[in-house]
Amino acid sequence: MNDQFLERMKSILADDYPQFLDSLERPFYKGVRLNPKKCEPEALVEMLRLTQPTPFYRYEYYNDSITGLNPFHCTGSLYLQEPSASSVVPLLGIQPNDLVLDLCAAPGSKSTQILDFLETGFLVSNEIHPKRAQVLLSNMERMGAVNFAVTNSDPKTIGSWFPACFDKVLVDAPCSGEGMIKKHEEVKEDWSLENIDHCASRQKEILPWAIKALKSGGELVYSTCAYAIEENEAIVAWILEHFPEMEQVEIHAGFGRKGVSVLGMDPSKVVRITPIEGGEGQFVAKFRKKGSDFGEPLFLKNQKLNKKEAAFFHELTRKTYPYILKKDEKIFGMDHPFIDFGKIKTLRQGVLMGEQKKGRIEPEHAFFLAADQKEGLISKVEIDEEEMDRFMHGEVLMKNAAKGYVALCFKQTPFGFGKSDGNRITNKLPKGLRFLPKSHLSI
Ligand SMILES: C[S@@+](CC[C@H](N)C(=O)[O-])C[C@H]1O[C@@H](n2cnc3c(N)ncnc32)[C@H](O)[C@@H]1O
Repeated sequence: MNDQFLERMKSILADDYPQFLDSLERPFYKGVRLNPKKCEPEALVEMLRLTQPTPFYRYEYYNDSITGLNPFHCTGSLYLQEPSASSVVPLLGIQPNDLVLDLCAAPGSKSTQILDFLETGFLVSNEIHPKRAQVLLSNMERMGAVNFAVTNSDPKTIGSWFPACFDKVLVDAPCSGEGMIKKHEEVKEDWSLENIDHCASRQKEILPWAIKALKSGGELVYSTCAYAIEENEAIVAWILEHFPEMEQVEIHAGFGRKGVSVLGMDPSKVVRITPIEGGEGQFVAKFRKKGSDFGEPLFLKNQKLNKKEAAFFHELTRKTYPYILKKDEKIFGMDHPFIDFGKIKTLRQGVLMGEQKKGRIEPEHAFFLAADQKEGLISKVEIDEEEMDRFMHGEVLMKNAAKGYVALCFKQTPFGFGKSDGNRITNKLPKGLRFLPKSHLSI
């Protein structure tokens, strides 16, 4: 471990430093966060034999054995993450009808958790890197997102297009990642003061646009997984100095430790988590915007399904989306009005329900992933773990089912669909989501 890094940790942690040193020898914390919109958390806790809740979020448990191949992962009933990552979103105080912006969102651990808090509200989940934005979209769809958009843009473009529009903004900033030093070898190797300064400068480039996008009375949470004061408390002081409309807000966390004293900010209003507190490194600060800066997004004109489309989807589910958008032969649905994103690159807005193909409609994977069993999916087939494994590997299932498109469910939760001819179900899982062949895994 870099000596300079250790020296700095000693000065941050003082008497607790020996405990931190010990923690560097212990394995990286791993956790699993349950999705209350896709499962009954208590039942799943029992089925997965989860015994150790984390202190950070009511639906999160320590676990180091569940992998992305787990059937409940495929149904979107859970998300695998480092436990302290789940501490940030609950501190945003999201209300069910809020308009929320997650400005640096990929791969989506926080965006997918924001969905737990939203009902009629809407989440704009933005990621600057195109490939990471695709991963973000895939995670959002797996977790059943409905009222959301995934954009692939930079903070300036987002902030300029949506001035004072959001009730809540999250900046989970790109950082030196010191908190992940046990997991990622490159964090250890690339550690330098220059990199920390570079990250702090980038954080100062991002934050003004997050503040611009926030409406008065709205709240902004700033988080990093760094320990460096330059990326944490010093950034808080910088915000307060340069943006007089922003004030620090008390954080009622019940975990972690207070911050380090830096002139111009209140260290009791930030939270630090270290491995001593049961998770890897995390820093959280919260702000409120004063003044009377209020904007509103522009909305797109609502469209309607035509008779044929309405009849097609009525065969699949009794749930209807009140807001419809049709674009490039694709049909999208939401429970929230569609927002006008102008020229912002938007990978997805709402649920991709289906696509017109040569005069017929083909339903889409995301439509079934977003469908809630309780909302009346009609043709569904319950399959077991072994069948699911075969399906996830792209196989056809030999199984009796009603003819036509069928939702495939594991423990009653849809995870995909196929087309049945009565005793054979063709596989409609998008190729990019299929598991690698088993032969490949064993190499
Ligand atoms: C800490 S990660 C976000 C993790 C994510 N919030 C989650 O919980 O899964 C920071 C993200 O910021 C993105 N990023 C990098 N440079 C950026 C910039 N200049 N502006 C905005 N985002 C940036 C990175 O690609 C990365 O996905």
